[in-house]
Amino acid sequence: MALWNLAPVSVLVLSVLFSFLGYRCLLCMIAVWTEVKRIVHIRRTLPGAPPHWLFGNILQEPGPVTPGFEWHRNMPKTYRRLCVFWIGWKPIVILNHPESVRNVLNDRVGTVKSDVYRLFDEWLGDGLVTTDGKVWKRHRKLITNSFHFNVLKSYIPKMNQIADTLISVISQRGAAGELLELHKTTSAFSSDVILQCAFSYESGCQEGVSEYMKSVSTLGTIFMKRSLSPPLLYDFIFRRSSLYKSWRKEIDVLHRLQEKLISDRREQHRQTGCTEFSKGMDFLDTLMLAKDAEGGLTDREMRDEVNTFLLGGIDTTSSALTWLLYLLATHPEYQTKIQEEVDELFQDREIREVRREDLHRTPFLMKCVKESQRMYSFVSSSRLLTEPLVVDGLTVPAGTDLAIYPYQLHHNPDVWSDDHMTFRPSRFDRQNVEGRDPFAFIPFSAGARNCIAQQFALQEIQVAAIRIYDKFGFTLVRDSTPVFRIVSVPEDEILLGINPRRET
Ligand code: HEM
Repeated sequence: MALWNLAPVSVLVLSVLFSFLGYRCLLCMIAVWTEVKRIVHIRRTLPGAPPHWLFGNILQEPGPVTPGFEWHRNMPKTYRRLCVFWIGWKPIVILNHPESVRNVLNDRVGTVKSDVYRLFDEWLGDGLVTTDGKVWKRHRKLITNSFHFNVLKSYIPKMNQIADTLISVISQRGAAGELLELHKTTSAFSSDVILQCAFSYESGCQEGVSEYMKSVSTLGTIFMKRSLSPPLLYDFIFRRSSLYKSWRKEIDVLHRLQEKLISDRREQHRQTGCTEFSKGMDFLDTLMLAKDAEGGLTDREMRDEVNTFLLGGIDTTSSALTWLLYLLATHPEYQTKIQEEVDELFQDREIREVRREDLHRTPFLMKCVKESQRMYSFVSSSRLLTEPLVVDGLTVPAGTDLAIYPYQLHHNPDVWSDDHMTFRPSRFDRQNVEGRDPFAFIPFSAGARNCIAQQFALQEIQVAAIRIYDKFGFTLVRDSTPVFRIVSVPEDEILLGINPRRET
């Protein structure tokens, strides 16, 4: 039928439809043009290894294995400030220098969290690590109190109690003439600490297998497999894969358990009329007590934060402890120095437990903790630029993904000199720290989105190390090299010989 034979209403509807489609089409063309311009600009102006036309640089990166560490370490040598890594046609700009990361972490340039964090959506929901904008700001404000000095102090008895079990596990192995499976031991310790401090859950991870931790560990493994397989990054493919069934099952197990814990605790607070913080409370209590003008966190929001706490708090601290103990076993002179520091701390004490004030009295241990974090910490940060970033005269356009690897910054020879692979705690002597760029050492990231639990983690590491070196020394029997699983872990188990120092 000819157009002029249509009723005027139909003509009107059709012309609105066509102008709408035309408008959408125009928007689409503008978006494509802007994207092409951005990609061409990056390809032409920013440094990086020449990419394959289809795969980009993916095939050049050795992956989450030991040579991958060398690849990351070498990057700042070739590209001093930044470089582009192409995943297919998608550019990721990696920032290699403290001066390059400063404006990003200080929020002087607009960023949001990049799409990578979306992979955690089903598990962590609106937890701190994954959210942005107003929701993040509100949650961060509400949760900050959970890491207040007084709250952290109240975790020390729990940490000492869990360290008692750690000491007895090591002692039993030593007495039986067995070697210490280093990473397995630190992982079980960190899991017990988090589950106790998060919601007073008696997990008994150090004494056997915990169902709870099995779920967290399965989810971690699936996450790694997914992040290393580009097709699985697409939800519609992942949801049809065999991995998805276990992913969903384990998430449901965790969520059900936590929902029950949260509703029981709400009931307990209601019955006891609990309205303020008191000694012995855990993370869940502090979340429930946190209030603002909108009330407080809902049960769902609390569940998301508890999950974030579990994900963020286990592998990170166990990795830090593992590499600390490993480096000290391979540097006996520093191990002895720490033992002397601990002996002095505990002299005249009948109960050899760590008190809050002790944490400031082991300065050499703290230097070793920092130096081991410098050498091995791997938790990276990813951001999406919402405005252009200028680094050393080079412009990274808005809409580009950025990656910040502390591991690269911590091995940048411009800052740490050519002996950056040497474990040298004196790098953290006062005179060496003064004048060093504050963004040169960022195991916990920096700025507004730094690790909210930094002091909690350091306290946990210190309590464990002080208690351990009071009773034991170690020697390396079987070595291993690092691989990355979100954090850096030994590829094969590191085995240590146990040398008891006094009765346990
Ligand atoms: C040695 C141990 C730890 C290291 C090296 C570490 C490192 C980091 C890093 C680098 C970030 C920033 C991530 C990003 O930009 O995406 C971060 C954020 C975070 N970490 Fe940790 N972390 C440690 C321990 C912990 C622990 C024990 C917890 C919980 C108990 C925790 C909870 C969090 C949370 C909730 C965030 C998100 C903060 C926000 O965005 O506001 N971390 N951590």
